[in-house]
Amino acid sequence: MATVAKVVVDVPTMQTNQPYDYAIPADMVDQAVPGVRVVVSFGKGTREVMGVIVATTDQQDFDGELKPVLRVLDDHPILDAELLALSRWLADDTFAFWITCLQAMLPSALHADTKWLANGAKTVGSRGHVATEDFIVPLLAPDEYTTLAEQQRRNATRRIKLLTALAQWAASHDEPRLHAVVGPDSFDRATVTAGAKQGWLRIESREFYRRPYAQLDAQARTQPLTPTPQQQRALDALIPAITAEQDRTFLLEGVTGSGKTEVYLQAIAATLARGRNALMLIPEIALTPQMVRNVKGRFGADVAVLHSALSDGERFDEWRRIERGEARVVVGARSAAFAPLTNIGLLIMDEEHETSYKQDDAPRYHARDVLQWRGAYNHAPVLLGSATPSLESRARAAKGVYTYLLMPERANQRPLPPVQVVDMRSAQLDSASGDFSTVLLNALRTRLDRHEQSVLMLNRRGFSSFVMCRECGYVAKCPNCDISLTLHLDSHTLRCHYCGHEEAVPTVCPSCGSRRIRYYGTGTEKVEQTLHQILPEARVLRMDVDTTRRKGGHAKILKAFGQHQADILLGTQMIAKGLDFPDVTLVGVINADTSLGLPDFRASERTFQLLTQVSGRAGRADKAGAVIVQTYNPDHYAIQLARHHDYERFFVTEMGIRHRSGYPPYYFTFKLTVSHPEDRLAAKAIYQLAAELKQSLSDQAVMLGPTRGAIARLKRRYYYQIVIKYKKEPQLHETLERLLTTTQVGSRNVFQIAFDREPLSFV
Ligand SMILES: Nc1ncnc2c1ncn2[C@@H]1O[C@H](COP(=O)(O)OP(=O)(O)OP(=O)(O)O)[C@@H](O)[C@H]1O
Ligand SMILES: [Zn+2]
Ligand SMILES: [Zn+2]
Repeated sequence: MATVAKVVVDVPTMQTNQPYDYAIPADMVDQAVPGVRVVVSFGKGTREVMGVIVATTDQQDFDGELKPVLRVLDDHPILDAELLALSRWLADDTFAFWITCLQAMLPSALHADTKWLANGAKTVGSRGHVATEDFIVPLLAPDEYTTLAEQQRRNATRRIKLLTALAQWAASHDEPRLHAVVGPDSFDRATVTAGAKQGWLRIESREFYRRPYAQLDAQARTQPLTPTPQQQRALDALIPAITAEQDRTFLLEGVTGSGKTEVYLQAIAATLARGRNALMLIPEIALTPQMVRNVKGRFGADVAVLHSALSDGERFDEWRRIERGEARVVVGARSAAFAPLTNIGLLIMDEEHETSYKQDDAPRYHARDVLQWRGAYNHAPVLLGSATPSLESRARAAKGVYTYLLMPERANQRPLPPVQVVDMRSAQLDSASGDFSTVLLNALRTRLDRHEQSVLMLNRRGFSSFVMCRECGYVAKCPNCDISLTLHLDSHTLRCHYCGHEEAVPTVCPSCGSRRIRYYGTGTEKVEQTLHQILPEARVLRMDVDTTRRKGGHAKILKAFGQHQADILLGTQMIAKGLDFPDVTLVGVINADTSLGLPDFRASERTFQLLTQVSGRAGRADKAGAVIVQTYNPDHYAIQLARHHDYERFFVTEMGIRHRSGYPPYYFTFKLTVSHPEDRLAAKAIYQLAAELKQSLSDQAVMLGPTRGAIARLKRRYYYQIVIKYKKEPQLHETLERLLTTTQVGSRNVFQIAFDREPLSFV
């Protein structure tokens, strides 16, 4: 019998990052099992903390008397064996605290609430967050109610009315919601309470789920489409792997509009038919409305949805539906990778190149890695889909590590829309603001005349943080790193975030001598105003962080656009992906360049992806589409190849550049960040780390920095970073782990140290 619980406590420090032994009191043996949350006292004194039991044993590691588990918070494990094992792996892989990983897997409703710990409340548990509702349960037979009604005094009209209703409910086995029947023109609460006292009925409180997509579940199911030949080929490769329960990874590269969604849906159907469940990740909430409708449309209430736009209560309820085995398909954003789904037979990641799959805070995981871990655990294939795969994934497919599936044509057999590149250096501009070329404006006018819709994208990636020459398109780059320099307005300098190189902001273009050098950028709001001036008859919907902050904001805007309540959808890159509106015949990109200026070796990749994705929104149905891209860098290969929808050539070109400059996927990267409220101490710490690292790294590894963080001072802390590029460093993991525990930096709490394996952001 298990007498000892190994508990990971909610005290996220390096010293406490291991399970502690606690005695299981005899009356708790049934509840104190792996995967439940408990309250234990920790350290000196009577401090109570939450913890998670990760294992139980009948032998204790610690000799001496163990403190007991004080309370068990869950009546059954909320993390099963798979998720407990995953948390252990995740902590190791990302260098995060184990408790942080466990927390990341649970909906916030189940996180430790410091308030109840402080107030010393007796119990807390999942029940506290469950929504309940009162129901009326008739307790007698229909004719008994009729008799009772006849026995009432004539003027007891309310009682007679209630008894008559009870007779009906009892006859039809109805147990109505109290809320639905109590009201000004039916019963008052007092009468119902009196009826309960008389033994006529019982008021029963029952759990119910807050269902964010209940109305979608009620809709008629869609039928599978007859696959196109290229979809059939993809399915012919996938379905045998699903059936044979192989943990392989597939890369589905399908041009925009090729019908990847239908492949996902039919692969999910095959998984369900095998009696297994499916997990599907989609990027951020911007995409969810259409994709959720698609998946719900096919599988109805079997689908649970998890993403950050749900309220805590809704997310918790969807999570419980999954945990109880009531949902067989999970669709969600990044953190849904940890959904408590069991018996997984297929894992899908749509738009696999998206950076939002990587978490910026601890645990700094990439959801792709989590899916692959779970695929191996469950013996299930992983399907990565994109029109513009990440270079890492495409390179793995080229090597045969992933199985490569290609869908080069649109499902409707139509060509991809022609892309016209407008050179803004010489273009005729239509308005004083300089945002619109005549070409783009005329195209918008034509669509208005024809009552067709347009999508306008304002690229805000890297917004106004770099310097560009308006005459020749020159962007200031670091002489050492070939990375765009970032503008720091506070110091009026340009800085390289990789190596620390710093120079003054030029007043004259070093390339052409022009004085028209400035930081480039316009906000969506300003463009909207310009549009109102130059196209007053156009109805414009704006979609950006401001207009979508409120819950359901995305869905509302997209719905309105889908119903033709607007002619132009103007937005940031959140409109670039996934939207499928048949009447959009024009896509305009106001400024293609801002993302080229990102201080990141992936700037070209990001620009290519963005332009290809947004171009893909045009001409998806019967009407032919067109794309107009305004740029100051018309000859840049990312823009030229996006213009030709040529992902494959982009891949080869970009791989050549990465090879020459020693970046992923040829090299691995690792970022270390140190921060401290005192600049001097943060700097000292990073140099100390750098020195220790240098000793244990091989000659092949390259260390960039130490350098100041992009935001050198954030929340009163100073940041410094090191980036390591390496091919093979078998000792690295161990070295880093040692650094975490032994260096002064690791042992002092005022220092914060963050490790990021394969960072997607270098700033
Ligand atoms: N087999 C099919 N028969 C008829 N129409 C199809 C078929 N497959 C897909 N379609 C239609 O083609 C259009 C594009 O499909 P879908 O949105 O899945 O493309 P996608 O590959 O996800 O593109 P994107 O990368 O742009 O999101 C949709 O309107 C879809 O209904
Ligand atoms: Zn210039
Ligand atoms: Zn540099």
